[in-house]
Order: sequence, then structure tokens, then C-alpha cells
Amino acid sequence: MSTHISVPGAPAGAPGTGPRPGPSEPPVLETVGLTKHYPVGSGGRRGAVVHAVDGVDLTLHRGRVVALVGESGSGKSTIARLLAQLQPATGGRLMLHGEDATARGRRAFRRYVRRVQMIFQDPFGSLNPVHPVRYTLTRAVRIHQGRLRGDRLESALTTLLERVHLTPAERYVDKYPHELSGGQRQRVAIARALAADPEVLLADEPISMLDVSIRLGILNLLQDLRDRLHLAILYITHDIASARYFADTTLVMYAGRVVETGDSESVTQDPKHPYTRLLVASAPDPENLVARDRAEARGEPPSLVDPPAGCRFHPRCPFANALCRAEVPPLLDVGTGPGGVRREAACWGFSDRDDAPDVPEVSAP
Ligand SMILES: Nc1ncnc2c1ncn2[C@@H]1O[C@H](COP(=O)(O)OP(=O)(O)OP(=O)(O)O)[C@@H](O)[C@H]1O
Repeated sequence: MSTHISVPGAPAGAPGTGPRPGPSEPPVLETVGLTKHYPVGSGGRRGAVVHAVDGVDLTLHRGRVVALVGESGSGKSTIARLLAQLQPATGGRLMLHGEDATARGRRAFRRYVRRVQMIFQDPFGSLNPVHPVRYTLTRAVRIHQGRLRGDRLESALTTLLERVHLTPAERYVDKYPHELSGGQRQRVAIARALAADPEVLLADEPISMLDVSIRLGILNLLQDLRDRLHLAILYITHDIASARYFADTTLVMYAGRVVETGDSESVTQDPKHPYTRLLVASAPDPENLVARDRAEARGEPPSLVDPPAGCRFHPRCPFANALCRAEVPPLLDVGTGPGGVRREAACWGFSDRDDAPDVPEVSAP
């Protein structure tokens, strides 16, 4: 469950803006056709399911950030849980370094978790209030690095705290969660994840519960970890403006499906899918660092128990025609962005079919 968030947009020319070259290595983590259907609870119709995630292809590369953007209920957190293997998928494949990564058994799961770590939205909820930072980090170090003691343990704790810029480490190591600010707690949660020396960090709304003034600091830290530790980061957010600032690639989700993907600059500045345009139009001014509450995109997302046939966005789309109501649009090529990153949109308006709707070209304001 996420809160309604407000956003730090990026000033033009801020660190981290601007496209970076495309990935030069094969993906570390990859999904093909990832699907999750939840049975509807007791009292519901027999056999009815919530179509939370349907047929999602996603690739994460080391040293790069992918943003997963969409309204509440679009399936973002479900994808994070599936990638973390906290829940089994209903269908599709999950691959780590090109090999099936589905963990069968506790040892395989532990091995997987060492490679793929997750941080959550609520740094207060995810840290045990009765234990100081030392306990939390020592536990993580011992799980992932063996039973270090004495100076070696102390040095491992200092390294972790320094990696998340909580310095000098001795000022923080014996603090309890309630003695830290929200941003400091999130840094401790990130340090705990880093104890595993992971390749992938799944960050589910990592800044949305933090004070506006410290959000940018956490994104800058994650960017620094991306570069220094060569981490692959999945950044889940409601906020398309922060995706532009922080992520190399952006995937836009609507009602369990990916509707647009491409380099973040193009997706946010020249959105193609009518839903992405709606999201961009209702985001705060991306040049404005003083965040304000974001307006929700107009209209209601559909029921995921009985999702609309064809394009799931068609009931809200001003351009929808009979084709959109009948057939699911595949992700269609809509050009390439800077760095040669391929752009795709799941909208019939970009097909060359005779019965395709007319979707006018509009750039974001
Ligand atoms: N355990 C579950 N059982 C049944 N339905 C679920 C379960 N978990 C999630 N859902 C449903 O799946 C859909 C996708 O939820 P999910 O939490 O992934 O969306 P989200 O985009 O992350 O939204 P938010 O930003 O609000 O967390 C929603 O309709 C949600 O109600």
C-alpha cells in the first residue's frame, strides 16, 4: 500500500539528468511474460482472480536504473514482490544471468536473496524499533558475510554506514530507529541491504514516505550506489517526474500491463501512449524543486477482476475505437531515444493497421 506522494522534480542540468549510454552487458535480472493473478477472497466468485500483473517483460542491467511508474493498483509492488521471490508468479519466467532463477527450497532462496535485495517504502516499519543500528547491521553482516567479530565486524559496520553516507559511523551505530530521521532510517535500511553485496536492488517507493526536503538526498545516494557498486536498481514510483531525474529507462504500467517503455527522458518529455500523456500532464512541474502534491490522473483505473477487453486503458482513452475495445495492443516500436534505447508503446494508434485509431502526436508541455 502506498501513500499519495509529492515529488522532487529535477532542475534542468541537475546531477543525474541527461541520457547515459545504453547497457553494454547482458541483463542481470530479466522477466519474460511475468504474470500474477490473485484469487479473489472468500465470498467472491468461484475461480475469479485479480489480474495484478499480466505478461511483463523487464530487464535490469548492472549500473543502470529502471523506473516502474504507474497509479496505485497498477501492479508495481506485485512485480517487486515477484522479483524478490516473496510470492510465486502465476506465469512467465524469471532469470538471473540468463538462467531460471525460481528458487525451490530455502537454500536456493537464500542464495538468490544475496544477489537481489529489496528496500521498502516505510523505513520505520522495516527497522525493528527495539534494536539499535548495530544489531540490525550485525545481523545482516553475519547472515551474508559470516560470523565476523571484533575489529573485523566493527570495520564491516563502518564500511556499510559510510557507503550510505552516515558518517562518522560511530555517531550512528548505537542509535535506535526513533533517534534517527526518516531519511537516516532509510539509509540504514539501504545499508542493511548492501550487507549482502547484492547485484540488484529493488526499491519500492523508497522516498514516498520521507519528508520532501530529504527525498532528493536518498535518490542521489542510490545514484551514487548505482555507479560505485555497479548496482542494477528497480525504482518503483507513482511519480513520473522523479523517474525522469533518476532512472535511465522508464516502464509505465497501467492495470497490470506495461503500456510504454523507453529512455526516461523521451518517455517523460515526449510520451507516446495516451495514458503516459495523462500521467505526465498531471505530474508537478518537473523544473520545480519545491514539490507539491501530485494530482491523480483523471478517471478511474478499471476493475482488475473483470478487466476491460482489448486495451485496458480504452474506457479512459479519448482516441479509443472498436479495435482498442476488441484486441490487446502489443508493445509497438515508436522509435529510438538518445543512446539508441528502443521506445515502445502498447497503443494501436502506432500500428499501421487500417482499423487503427487516430492518436495525434503531442509532446509533453
Ligand atoms: N495479496 C493480494 N491478494 C489479492 N489482491 C492483491 C494482493 N496484492 C495485491 N493485490 C491487488 O493487485 C493489484 C496490484 O496491486 P499492487 O500493490 O501491485 O499495485 P501498486 O501499483 O504497487 O499500487 P500501490 O502503489 O498502491 O502499492 C491491486 O488491485 C491490488 O488490490
